[in-house]
Amino acid sequence: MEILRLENISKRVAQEEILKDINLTVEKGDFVAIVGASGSGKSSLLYIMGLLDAPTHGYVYLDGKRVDFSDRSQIDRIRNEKLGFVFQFHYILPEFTLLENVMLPMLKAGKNIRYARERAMELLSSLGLSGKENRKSYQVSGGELQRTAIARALANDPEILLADEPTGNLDSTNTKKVMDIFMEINRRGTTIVMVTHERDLAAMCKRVVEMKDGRIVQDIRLSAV
Ligand SMILES: Nc1ncnc2c1ncn2[C@@H]1O[C@H](COP(=O)(O)OP(=O)(O)OP(=O)(O)O)[C@@H](O)[C@H]1O
Repeated sequence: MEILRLENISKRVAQEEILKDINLTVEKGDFVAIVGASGSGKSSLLYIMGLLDAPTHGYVYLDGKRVDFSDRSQIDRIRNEKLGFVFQFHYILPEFTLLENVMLPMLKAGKNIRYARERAMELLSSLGLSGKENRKSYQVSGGELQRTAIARALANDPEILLADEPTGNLDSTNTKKVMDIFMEINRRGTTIVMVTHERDLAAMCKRVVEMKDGRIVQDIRLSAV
């Protein structure tokens, strides 16, 4: 079943067409890797999928409904309710504890503080961070921070998790941990789209979409949704 669809998407930045007539349908439950050379448009495409940027032409459909990029409040609502993001750099706020960082998106979505605290504790525990909830970012490792960022991305139980080089800053042990977590999240039903330049990580996904010069040049399914 379709969850996200890009129709004739192009993106022009400063006279340059960085995405060219992209058509892509992501199925519910899929785990898609977006690969390609540096500058091929992977991040730009992910940002449009995550409604962080608007296309110059074309349409994005989420759950079959066309997204109206001119409606900021609709965009914010969809992003907060349906989408979760993990970036190469964790963006964990240094003035808050790990627990508070994970609680924030829930409070923003109007959840009460008690619920938010309990769910944040559970998420952090499921990602192996029990006992570190009250630490701040400078008191934990890079791998722990990235797992905190994953907990935060999952806080509002997103339908789709979008990740841009989520292991780009991690050593091989932490990269494996993050991939194991992603595969488990995907097994439980969350759709994942992940930009990576590492072929061995792409090979662990269900589908590999390759970009070149702003176009999709290959789309290979490795295993069923
Ligand atoms: N805001 C912008 N202004 C000008 N050019 C941009 C902007 N954003 C992206 N580009 C250009 O668009 C192209 C695609 O960039 P993008 O970041 O999507 O590539 P990428 O495949 O994710 O690369 P990398 O693997 O290096 O992160 C590049 O040539 C980049 O320089």
